[in-house]
Amino acid sequence: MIEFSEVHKAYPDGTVALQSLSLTAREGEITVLVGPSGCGKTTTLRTVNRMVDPSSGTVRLDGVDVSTQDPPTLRRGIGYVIQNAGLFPHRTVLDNVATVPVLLGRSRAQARRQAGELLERVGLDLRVGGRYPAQLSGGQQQRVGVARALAGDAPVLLMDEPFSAVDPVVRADLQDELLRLQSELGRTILFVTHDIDEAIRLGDMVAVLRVGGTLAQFAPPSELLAAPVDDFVAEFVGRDRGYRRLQFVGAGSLSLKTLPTSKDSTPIGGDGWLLVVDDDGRPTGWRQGSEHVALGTVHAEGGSLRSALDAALSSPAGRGVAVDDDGRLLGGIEPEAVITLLHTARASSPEAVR
Ligand SMILES: Nc1ncnc2c1ncn2[C@@H]1O[C@H](COP(=O)(O)OP(=O)(O)OP(=O)(O)O)[C@@H](O)[C@H]1O
Repeated sequence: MIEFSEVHKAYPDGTVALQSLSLTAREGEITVLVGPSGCGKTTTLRTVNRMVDPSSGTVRLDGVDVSTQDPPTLRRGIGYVIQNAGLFPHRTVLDNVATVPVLLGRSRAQARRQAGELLERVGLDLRVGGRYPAQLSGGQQQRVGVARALAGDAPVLLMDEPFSAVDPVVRADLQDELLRLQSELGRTILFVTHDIDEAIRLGDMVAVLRVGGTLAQFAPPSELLAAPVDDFVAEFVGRDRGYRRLQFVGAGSLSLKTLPTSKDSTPIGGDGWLLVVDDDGRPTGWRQGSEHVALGTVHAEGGSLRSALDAALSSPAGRGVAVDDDGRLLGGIEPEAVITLLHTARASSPEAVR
């Protein structure tokens, strides 16, 4: 757990980066700091590993005031990932990842073995271990950065815009990977980004800061979308928040319709659409007369209402396809059913679908 209590930071030139920040990043959760450029996100992060010391106020790590700790020792217990990965250019990938275990006293052989396991864990082929950072793509370098931060077995990870320098597709992969790793490892992560979508995707809790270093709102992503406290947060959270909010509403009780499939051979309804399914009952596409159309987005069981609505709206047949964990057809989703479920959910729990 990381607790910031009335943390104030004025740099020597008089710039006030943080006013009086108080918030707690809970253990085992991802807490995201987000806000416009210059609002003090990096400063906040760096007060944890004492790269910056507050002018006043306290930062506690698991109850211990970090100002009482020797910075090198403190930093060995904290993983740190920055934009462009910050890898040592003249060390191989494997040695980059093995750096902290060696500092912690492990033998070189043990450290390299652990580094190899971590490379696999972050989705990298072991063959990249012998290369130098410059011989990797941006996305691969970021993965190495994450592996290196995990290598110290540190319970706390500080991540400062770790995925900002890569293209959106790679970035989405890295975000997925981080969420997967976190579900296995349960570290306490403080994550800085200027991208609200990234904050909403990754954060268990999101702190929105405004320039001048004050906390505008500290809330779970769904609450941020549903109830921004003021115009600044509403604007920062951005457009389509009603629709984006649907990603936090479960689609469990959505009523599904029977879809005409290629097994029935007769389309039900007047538009002639048939869902083509294989012998195992997995949808593979749509057919209308002799025309074949790609399946498009499907809604997987357990997904959100946003995924259900997206499946319904993007289907060429006007009805979405819901599948189970094995990709087998469960039924069809009509857009109206999504709206009906939203009405029902709002009536029974207005807070949940505000
Ligand atoms: N060493 C320093 N000396 C003086 N001012 C500084 C120093 N480091 C940061 N600042 C200032 O403190 C404020 C907060 O900076 P910080 O880097 O924490 O913001 P940020 O939210 O991380 O910004 P960005 O999103 O642009 O990285 C800014 O006005 C910045 O110019």
